[in-house]
Amino acid sequence: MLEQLKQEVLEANLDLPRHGLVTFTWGNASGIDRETGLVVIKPSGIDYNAMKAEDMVVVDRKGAVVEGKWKPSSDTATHLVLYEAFPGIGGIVHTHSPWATSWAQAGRPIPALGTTHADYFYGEIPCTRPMRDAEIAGAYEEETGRVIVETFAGREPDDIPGVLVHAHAPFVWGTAPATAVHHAVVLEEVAKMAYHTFQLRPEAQPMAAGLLDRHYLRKHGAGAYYGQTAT
Ligand SMILES: O=C(CO)[C@@H](O)[C@H](O)COP(=O)(O)O
Repeated sequence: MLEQLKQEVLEANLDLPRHGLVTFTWGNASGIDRETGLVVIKPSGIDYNAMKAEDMVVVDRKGAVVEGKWKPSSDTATHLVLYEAFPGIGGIVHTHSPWATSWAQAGRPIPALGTTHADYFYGEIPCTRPMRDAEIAGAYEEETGRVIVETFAGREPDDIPGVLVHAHAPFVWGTAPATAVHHAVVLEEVAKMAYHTFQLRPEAQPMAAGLLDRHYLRKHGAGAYYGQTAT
């Protein structure tokens, strides 16, 4: 199980540069084994091109390394807070993808402007509030996780699988590492489309609730028009 998860997390990490979501060693991906609570995460600062499954780092829910020769990602504490708070997720990706990161740096949530957004995110993609001085000076990565969880009070993380961390970049999740990568790619596309939408029409409004429902619920609810596979 853990060896399979290491391979899945390796593939998710290698997909980050493949999809143009990170440059150099920026960003990271992780996955959790919900039976043991162990988390597999990217090693900190290691070149993606040189990464192998055996380079992945295994940590327990407190962040202690239980397996691996490298230090875990510097964002490990953020991943752990999210796994603890969001029981439905199995994988997390943190990127510095330029369009989504621009919205995060601007401190602006991305409204649901169209069906591409609605197929994956059931409403606005939120942006966290600015971190407080004490949070920045303290356990910054852990506090980042706490501020994300605070942002999701009254929101369902399974229906909005991502967040823009103010003055930082996105954290995106899913039921598995590969799903988290898929959502991160969609987030970057949606961020780019939203920017251009507001360029074309600064007064653009969020899509009608009925259309948002139709698209999100059709994909995630009964009668989903996705998920068919040619035989
Ligand atoms: O957000 C940041 C730095 O701003 C980090 O995500 C780095 O981009 C990657 O750090 P490691 O995962 O390699 O420790």
